[in-house]
Amino acid sequence: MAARPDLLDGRAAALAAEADHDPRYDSDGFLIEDSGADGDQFDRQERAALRRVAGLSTELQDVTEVEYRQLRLERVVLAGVWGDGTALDAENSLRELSALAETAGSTVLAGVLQRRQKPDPGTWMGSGKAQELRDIVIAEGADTVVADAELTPSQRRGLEDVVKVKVIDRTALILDIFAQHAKSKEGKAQVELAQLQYLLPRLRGWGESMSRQAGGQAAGGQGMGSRGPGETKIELDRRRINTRISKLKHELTGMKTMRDTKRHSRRANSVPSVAIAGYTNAGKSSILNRLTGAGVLVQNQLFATLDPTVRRAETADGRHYTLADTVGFVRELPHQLVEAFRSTLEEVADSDLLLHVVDGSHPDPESQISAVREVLADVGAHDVKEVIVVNKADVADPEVLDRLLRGEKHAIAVSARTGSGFAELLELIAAELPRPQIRIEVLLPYDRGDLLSSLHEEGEVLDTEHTAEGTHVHAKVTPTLQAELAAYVL
Ligand SMILES: Nc1nc2c(ncn2[C@@H]2O[C@H](COP(=O)(O)OP(=O)(O)OP(=O)(O)O)[C@@H](O)[C@H]2O)c(=O)[nH]1
Ligand SMILES: [Mg+2]
Repeated sequence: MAARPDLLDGRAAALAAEADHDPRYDSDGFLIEDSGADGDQFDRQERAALRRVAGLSTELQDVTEVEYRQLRLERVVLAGVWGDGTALDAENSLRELSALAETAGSTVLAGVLQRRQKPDPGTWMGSGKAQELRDIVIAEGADTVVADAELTPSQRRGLEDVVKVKVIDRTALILDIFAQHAKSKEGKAQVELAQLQYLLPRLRGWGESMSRQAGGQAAGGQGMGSRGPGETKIELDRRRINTRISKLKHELTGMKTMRDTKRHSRRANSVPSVAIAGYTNAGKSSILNRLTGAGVLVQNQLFATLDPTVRRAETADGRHYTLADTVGFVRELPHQLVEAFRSTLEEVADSDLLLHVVDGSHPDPESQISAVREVLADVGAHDVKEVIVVNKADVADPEVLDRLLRGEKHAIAVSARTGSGFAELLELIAAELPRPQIRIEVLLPYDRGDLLSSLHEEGEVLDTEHTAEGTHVHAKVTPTLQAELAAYVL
């Protein structure tokens, strides 16, 4: 999971040490952690330069620009609230939030956890703890608090009022990373749709919060509940956002149709398909690259891949298939994103074999597996044959590897870095791919070399013999191929 496993492991140790010794770790489980921040300046600038500017109207740009500026994180303090589960789960979650924040380009200064049964409806953290958080924000010189949850609009405002810096939640952070990483037209449209859907119910709250920050002037001078100019503007923005949402949905439907057509033609040609899915940073792109030499972007960052990449590959015995890299998953993937990426994720549901990649060196790989399965079930991919590919075997704890391999029915350990396990993985893919079933015998004239190559690519050639009239072939084929060859069947 971690953007920088070394650094984060150090942090984990620091967290654990503080839990034991530091007086700042109080009975409420409130824990203060120093991260030794080191955001990569250059990379951040680069990413900021890639930032998408939404093609919206002037009025609307005001709103979204403000919203985006709000997300231009610099120095952040992370905050988590946990009720059930263990302290370790809560810490792992905060460490993941830290990796997410760094991926978004910010410098993490500290992380705090509060244990309470239920989040406070008004301020999310209890108000006393929110005050303590305020002190940490001041001491660290932070400009943003990132909450490890999806906050209601009023919780966000409530907390903002206490800590007096901007507060953003996990969902907004993930949306922001997606916005930074989307490259294709479709990916960008999907992310923008998700962002607008996230923004829409928060518009009113945002307006109010702005008025308050402007010293109440914008809202001042008028009776309570009167529809001031702010309200009118919000209505206007809301309408524009809705229009934009419809437009994006329409465009996305068009793009989906195109992709469906391509996919259907691949299906009609009966080229078997393998999908690589899994938690973000598990090494999906690295595995695709090692399997096919595809040269897909590999980064020690969360959500490096957003656009599905499809590559052709071939089994040792010459059968062709496609391999698709997909967007990574994360715990509690914002539902707006699942919706927006549904059509992309459905490709997984439609494949013949799913390589579910998991990072064997992660502290809690099992929880990553279940988070991924939740999303897969949600997009209808639960009945695709799944093989768990435990990656990063080179750095994983052998005991954890053992546990994973024993716990899963179909599992294999590999390392995309060293290549260990890949011979086995290739065999496994070859064994699991559906094979053509129809046995035929054809005599192909010598000018139909094209059909002979189709036979080799899409069917399984059992035996060939060159005769005076042409090539005599015994093969197993798919129904489509059988139809194409009908004229030459003996
Ligand atoms: N040690 C080790 N590191 C690996 C291995 N495979 C991948 N990595 C590293 O893990 C990080 C993530 O790899 P990616 O292939 O980008 O992972 P991904 O699953 O495609 O990630 P997203 O597209 O961001 O969801 C990179 O820094 C890789 O170099 C491995 O077998 N061993
Ligand atoms: Mg990737």
